[in-house]
Amino acid sequence: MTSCKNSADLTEIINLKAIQALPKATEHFISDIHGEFEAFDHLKRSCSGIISIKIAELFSGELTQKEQNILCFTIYYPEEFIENKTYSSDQWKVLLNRLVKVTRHVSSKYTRSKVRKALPEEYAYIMEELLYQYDQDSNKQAYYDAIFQSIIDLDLASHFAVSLARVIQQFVVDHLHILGDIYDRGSHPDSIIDALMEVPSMDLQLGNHDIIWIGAYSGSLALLAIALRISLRYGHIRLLEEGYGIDLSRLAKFADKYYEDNPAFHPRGIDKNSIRPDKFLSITKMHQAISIIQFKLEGQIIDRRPDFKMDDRKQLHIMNEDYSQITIDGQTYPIENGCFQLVDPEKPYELTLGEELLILDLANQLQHSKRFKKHIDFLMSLGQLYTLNNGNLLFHGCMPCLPNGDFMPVTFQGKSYRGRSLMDFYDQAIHEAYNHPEITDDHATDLVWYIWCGEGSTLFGKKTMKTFERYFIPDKTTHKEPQNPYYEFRNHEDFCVKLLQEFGLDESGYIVNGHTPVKALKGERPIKAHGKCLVIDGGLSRAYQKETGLAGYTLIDNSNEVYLVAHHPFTSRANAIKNLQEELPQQEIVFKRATRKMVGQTDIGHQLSQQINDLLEK
Ligand SMILES: O=P(O)(O)OC[C@H]1O[C@](O)(COP(=O)(O)O)[C@@H](O)[C@@H]1O
Ligand SMILES: [Mn+2]
Repeated sequence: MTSCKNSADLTEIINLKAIQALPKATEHFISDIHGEFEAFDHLKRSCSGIISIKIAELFSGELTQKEQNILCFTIYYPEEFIENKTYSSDQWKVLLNRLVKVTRHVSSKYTRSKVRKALPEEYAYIMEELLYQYDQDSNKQAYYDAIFQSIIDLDLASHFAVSLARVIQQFVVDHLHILGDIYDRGSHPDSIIDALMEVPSMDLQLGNHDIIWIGAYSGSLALLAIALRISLRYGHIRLLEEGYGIDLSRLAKFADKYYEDNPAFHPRGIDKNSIRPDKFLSITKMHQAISIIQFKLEGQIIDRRPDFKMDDRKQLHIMNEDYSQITIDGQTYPIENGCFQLVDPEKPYELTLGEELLILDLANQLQHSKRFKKHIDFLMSLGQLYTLNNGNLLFHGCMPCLPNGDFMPVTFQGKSYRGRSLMDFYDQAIHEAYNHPEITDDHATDLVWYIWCGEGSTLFGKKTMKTFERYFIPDKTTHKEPQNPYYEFRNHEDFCVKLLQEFGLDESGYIVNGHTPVKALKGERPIKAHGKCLVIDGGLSRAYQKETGLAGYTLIDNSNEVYLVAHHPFTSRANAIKNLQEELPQQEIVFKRATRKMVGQTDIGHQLSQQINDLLEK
């Protein structure tokens, strides 16, 4: 069959087969970033500790721990440690030698062509010499020194060193998986998205908090109100004002006119002394105004969408006359911190004219924010509700189940969906809503809201969301949001295999979820069902670290093993750099492979096989 191939095809076939025989590249999984840009950025730059492991492998015995830490940080933060430094020629030589040594080590898994493409073109020849003409016995040290000397003499040392640091970061992890919830609770989701836009190879599972912002862009006024409410709840108006250029002054003025101070609406996690008292009060008032708008708009959706079956999520019409009590399931509870002055008992779910103008103006502003659109376009171009990758199933939240473990059927407009078809159906609705941002109340746009908080959502995973109760009813028994039975079933191997099979995968794969903070303090384990299900939300979100006792898990899948890394709380980039904070992350092995996994056994390897077959059949 191959007899009459031309030489270009033959070379390509040899090349593709050679790639298949390389070890599989390393994958890095991060979830629930929740606006914590600096903590996320550190995980990304340090590759969850892999760089420090590689440095220890290469330099133990040769460098002290402190020197190793400095080298690590030089690679993580070349902007601080390399750029604009006035090192002596000898110091540059030492640094360049070390960086080349690390680059050689971490690039050995890749083809020359891939390494060449990752570096600025002008260094291609030099890199070939430094990486591939390397001589273990250092007979060539003088030759390398001469190369380094020329780089230094040409004033290129800093640029070359920064390029090496970046290439090391890029090669240590070949592919990044983000498991969702970039937005909310932390202050800088916009910077996270900017950073993700630069990642050469990644996939993204959307989280319920990302859906809020996608829906807000796509015309859902209720989701817009929710996005604003959560921003105000955590006091992060920077994102809206500076990040997306939204003018909140009309909202502030409106809120000032109708609302008072109210402890239930004080921004969370903000030190009162770190913010001007008038700003604090203004946020508290806007927070109330927008929450009431949210409850009204949600009531409207529930009324026009009986198939969502969410009547019990309307509370504005079941309070008593002076809004001091509410009766739920026959039980009456007192209301505290009520702020229902704009709720008309005759038509409780109708916006006042002022509220309507306000929310329409905010929608218009947000939809016309160029940077916001760019971010949502990015999320929509890459984001999915699930990804199948190398035999594994990745999704943020939940596969809704019935108490008997069957996938829960959910019916919309007379059609029922469950399992994979439910996720595909939601995916379509999200795209439809996004393609028509000018439509605010069609079924698809309302579905995006349902995906945020409905019982049958694959992102929410709870029976109901108790936002109203959590603001206004002191009795905490009303705050419970029971989890879907999925969270019990995913502890069992047979269930996980059934779920993998639903997506056409077999029992050799594993499931990765984010979404539910693993409460390590209470003894909860991130590895479930004997390694068939891995939950990596350990709480990058500061607000949740009290509960988890950690600052998040990440997952690494390399050619030899799969392991989780538990991270300690990250204070700030400046602090980490100042203290060269480099605690070796705690690793927990999920499994070790009996034999090293090669590219040929991965999805990319299968695509290469297809290309080889095509060439052979040409
Ligand atoms: O603690 P907060 O920020 O008020 O958020 C609580 C709300 O967030 C949710 O937990 C959903 O967000 P998560 O995806 O982060 O769990 C709701 O179920 C709950 O009502
Ligand atoms: Mn979530």
